[in-house]
Amino acid sequence: MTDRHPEKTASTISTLSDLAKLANYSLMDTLNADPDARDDGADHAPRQVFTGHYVPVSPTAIKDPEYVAHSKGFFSELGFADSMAKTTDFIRLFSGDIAQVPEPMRKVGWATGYALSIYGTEYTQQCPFQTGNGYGDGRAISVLEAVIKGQRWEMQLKGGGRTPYCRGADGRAVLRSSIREFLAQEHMHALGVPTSRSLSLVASKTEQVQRPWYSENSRSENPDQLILEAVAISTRVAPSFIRVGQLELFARRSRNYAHRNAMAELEQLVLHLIDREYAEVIDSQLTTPEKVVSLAREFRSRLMALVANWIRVGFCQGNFNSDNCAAGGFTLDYGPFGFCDMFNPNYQPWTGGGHHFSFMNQPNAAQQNFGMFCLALKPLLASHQNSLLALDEIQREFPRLMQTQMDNIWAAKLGLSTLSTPDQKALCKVLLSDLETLMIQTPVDYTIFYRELSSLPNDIRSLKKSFYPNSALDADAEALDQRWTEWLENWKTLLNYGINANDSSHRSSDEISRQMKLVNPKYILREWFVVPAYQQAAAGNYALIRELQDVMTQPYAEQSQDVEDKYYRLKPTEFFAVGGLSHLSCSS
Ligand SMILES: Nc1ncnc2c1ncn2[C@@H]1O[C@H](COP(=O)(O)OP(=O)(O)OP(=O)(O)O)[C@@H](O)[C@H]1O
Ligand SMILES: [Mg+2]
Repeated sequence: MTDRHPEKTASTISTLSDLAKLANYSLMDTLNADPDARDDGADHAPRQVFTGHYVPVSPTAIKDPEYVAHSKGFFSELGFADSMAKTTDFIRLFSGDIAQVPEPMRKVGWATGYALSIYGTEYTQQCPFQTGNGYGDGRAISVLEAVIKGQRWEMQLKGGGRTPYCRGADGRAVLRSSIREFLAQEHMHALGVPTSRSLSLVASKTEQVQRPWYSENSRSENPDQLILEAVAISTRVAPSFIRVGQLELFARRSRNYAHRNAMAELEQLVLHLIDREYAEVIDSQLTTPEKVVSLAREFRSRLMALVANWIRVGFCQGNFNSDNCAAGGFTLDYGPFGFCDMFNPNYQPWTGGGHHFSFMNQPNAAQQNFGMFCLALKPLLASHQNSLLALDEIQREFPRLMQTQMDNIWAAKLGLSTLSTPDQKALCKVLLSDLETLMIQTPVDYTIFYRELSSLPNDIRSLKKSFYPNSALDADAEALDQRWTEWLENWKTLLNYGINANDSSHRSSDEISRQMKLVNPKYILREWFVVPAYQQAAAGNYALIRELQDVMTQPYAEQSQDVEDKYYRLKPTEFFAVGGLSHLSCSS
């Protein structure tokens, strides 16, 4: 008999005590604490951490916390009662006060160290001690690991106060950047892109910090003033927060014989990563070298799928360093990110990010991070020649497999996934290359173009909704229209091959359109939608945050006419090149 009221029978977590009962601290219980750490968790001054996988540290609560938002969808997935989000206990914990949490929750959190590589080059200069020992979670503090509905989740406060890795900074995040990250994580999940998730967002009514930022309508590349902004804590959740940079830290120590335990700590961390992120796909009976090789293969698949999906939805991470690359293969750190409005392969919202982390170069950036990941695994295979060779082969194959992933993503975006013969695939490549040229020359809005195409238009009229005004081309407007019309005809021809390709998978036009609309979102979190939301929030009005939560958690749905009028739009001309709207310098 089917249960007509599953929500009533599923056990609901309604109080912090219910949640506390699910606490299960695998990282603290199986990895090593820094032996130099303070016993009371009040470890807030920058210092070097030489050994151990984590530093026990308590968050510093923000003053006069006020509930801003929580993720209803994620609450429901976790079986959390919606009402819990506004309870005093919940807000207290997720605004950084863990002194009164119910047992068996612990009254201390943890921060982890990690190394940094930028596009395949190792750095230690960013560490205040120039050694790498003072770099890691400077303002992110995990407060809980819990097994919920059979899945392990780690909950981490971003902006939770200073840790030994704070490098002299304040350990805080401002409301503006916290709103961006809070909205973006749930949007990405709804887009079907693996990501850390948003649990809650709490702001301080009285505590502020100073940040460089842009004056209104500033066209300057970098912020032109210092402003005071309210601090906030957003809580993000993931199976783990282990980063590629974290493995690198232990591998570098092992390579440099930094201490007696370095190799053992690397191995412990890698096995812990497998438990946390890959237990379902890597057989626990394998030997360690076999596990390491499988790990590389599995991470490679996830990473390739991740960046292919980023490009599918128009997302640019902006700062895809190894320390912002989650070893579980999901999106992490929504600081300098942006969704591209006008298509530009070199789109880069972060002024410090450079071409190497720009939109269409993300597969190469991923390859560089994957190279650092493999390098970090190598010390564990030093006396296993065959495993080393297998690892090299896995690394060598990255560019070819990544290209295949990208070909598949483009084919899906164009509704051409069923093309099978080499000739048809070659035609698809030509079509794509012509499209890219046209998209740049016109120029077009990336999201609106693919969404309009998904309705299989008969002529280019509806596609023109995605065209940005371009006075330079006015004289050639007719010629450009003609090229678009030819392109559309060529595309239709290929689409018909696809339709007729295989009788057993015969797809009607409606079916193709439906599938394309599940690949090409209608709504994306454009920066100029978020700006008024955080501006209003700074004045205590959170209504726009809720509206964006609603709209952006159903990005493939048509939604109402009102929503369409407001959110399915070209970026207004006056917003181009404006600091904070079109580009950001720092995100914190
Ligand atoms: N206000 C701050 N106080 C202390 N540390 C900070 C602060 N801002 C950034 N950091 C630290 O500087 C490093 C680089 O910053 P980045 O912008 O990548 O981090 P983030 O956005 O805080 O990080 P995450 O990767 O945890 O989402 C990180 O180790 C981060 O913890
Ligand atoms: Mg970061």
